[in-house]
Formats: sequence, structure tokens, C-alpha cells
Amino acid sequence: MTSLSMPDAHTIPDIPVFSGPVACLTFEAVSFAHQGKTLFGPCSFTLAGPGPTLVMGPNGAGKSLLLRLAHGLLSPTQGGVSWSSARPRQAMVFQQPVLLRRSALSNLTHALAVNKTPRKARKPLAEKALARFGLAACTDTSARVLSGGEQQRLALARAWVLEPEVLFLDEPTSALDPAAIKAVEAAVHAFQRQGTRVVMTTHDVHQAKRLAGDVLFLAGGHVREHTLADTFFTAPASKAAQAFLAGELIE
Ligand SMILES: Nc1ncnc2c1ncn2[C@@H]1O[C@H](COP(=O)(O)OP(=O)(O)OP(=O)(O)O)[C@@H](O)[C@H]1O
Repeated sequence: MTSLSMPDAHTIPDIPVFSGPVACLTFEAVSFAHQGKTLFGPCSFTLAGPGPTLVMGPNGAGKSLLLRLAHGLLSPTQGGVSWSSARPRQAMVFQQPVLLRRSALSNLTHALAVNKTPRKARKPLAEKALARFGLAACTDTSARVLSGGEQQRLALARAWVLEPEVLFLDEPTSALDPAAIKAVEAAVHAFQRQGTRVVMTTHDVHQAKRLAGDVLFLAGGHVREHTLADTFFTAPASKAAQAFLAGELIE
């Protein structure tokens, strides 16, 4: 499958810069335990800035748990997750995209049908999203035979048509080559630009530097610091983050 290029979000003229409020997320003393063992928290923080928020930390730090708790896939054992407005529209994209055994177009029209979008509007919206994500040539191709990078773009296009107010991305680029990573990062910028709150995990410090507005740094199931990206990368406050950024092996 040929690799298709995606227009850089910064050069797409029809995405207006969003200036309204972005959905604000609060964790209030949230903890999550499984079989009597606390795996996450207790943690309290608020995501109120423009983001994107990059969630970083070593393996097993609790990054995916944080995303799943925020998205409502897991319920806190204690504490509460709340939003500034009534529960906002949310989407989540995983490291391995979960796609239907259908054409690329049908993956999007199905999502729109579930979303109760009027039937007539579904195909035009889906085609527009496929074009935006550089997948127009794959419209009728089965999602299962697309390359890894194309599948990830399809997952992002599916999120895009649902116009989420919040988008969670769990290591969306860890299995992709540089061109595909660039396309995903352009998509992150595009979501950000249209006012979506983006919360994303990554192991890639360089990627976090390219994307982050703020950083949530986790270690051992706890949020060790939450700071603006510039501060985090130049003067991390916690010893754990200092060691992590220095490339030391921490748990
Ligand atoms: N459903 C579960 N049942 C039991 N333990 C779990 C479950 N989900 C996560 N864990 C444990 O919780 C801890 C945090 O997991 P999590 O997947 O959030 O880490 P992570 O920071 O995303 O790690 P990685 O960078 O390796 O993806 C790990 O020790 C993991 O084994």
C-alpha cells in the first residue's frame, strides 16, 4: 500500500483557530485498585489550560490507567472525575486502532450512524474526513488491509467526524514510521486548533517537546508533577522527572 501524505494542519485554511473555552477535566483524589492493590493514585489535578497535555512516565507508571479513568472506561475506586460542563463528547485512539472489518468509508459512516447523525449527511462527512486525513484513495479499501499508519489515520478520521470536545490518544505513534508519526502529529495540531482538549501518552521525549502545552508526569501510579511544557523540559521539579529526562532507568 502506498503511503499517502496528509496536509499539514497548519496549512489547512478551513480549520479556524478556536478561541472558545476548552472542556476542563478534574481528578479529585482519584485512585484505582484491582484485587486489593492500588495501581493508581490517589491523584488530584485539573487540566484547564489549552494543552495538548502530554502524559509521560516510565512503563507501568499508570499513564493508560489515567486515560481510561478520564475517558470513563474504568471507574475510580475512590475519588471523582469531573468535567467543567455536562459530560463532553469524547473519543479515544489506541496504539493498535480498533477498526471494523469493513471499508474505510464504512468505518466512518458506521460511527456517524451510532452517533445518530442523519443518514444523508453521513457519506459526505465521511468522505470529507477521509480526504482530510489523506485517505481518499482508500475509501473502499477494507480497513484491515491498510498499513499501520493508514489505520491510525483512519482511527483519527473516525474521531474527527464525531467532533469530539475531548480526544484521548494512548501511544498513538509507538508502532509507526517517521512519515506516519508526522501525519498523526499534524492531526493532533488540527484537533487542538478546532478546540478539542487533547490528552496523549507518549514515551518519546522529542515528540512531547513538539506537541505539549503541558505535561503530566507519572511514576509509580502517582502524578509527580504537572507543569507547562517549557518548565517541565527545562527545569523539572521532581527527582523522578529529572532522572527520566536524563535517560536514567526509573520505575
Ligand atoms: N486491568 C488491570 N489489571 C491488573 N493490573 C493492571 C490492569 N491495568 C493496568 N494494570 C497495572 O497497572 C500498572 C499501570 O499500568 P498502565 O498500563 O497504566 O501503565 P503505563 O504507564 O501506561 O505503562 P506503559 O508505558 O508500559 O504502557 C501496571 O503495573 C499494570 O500492570
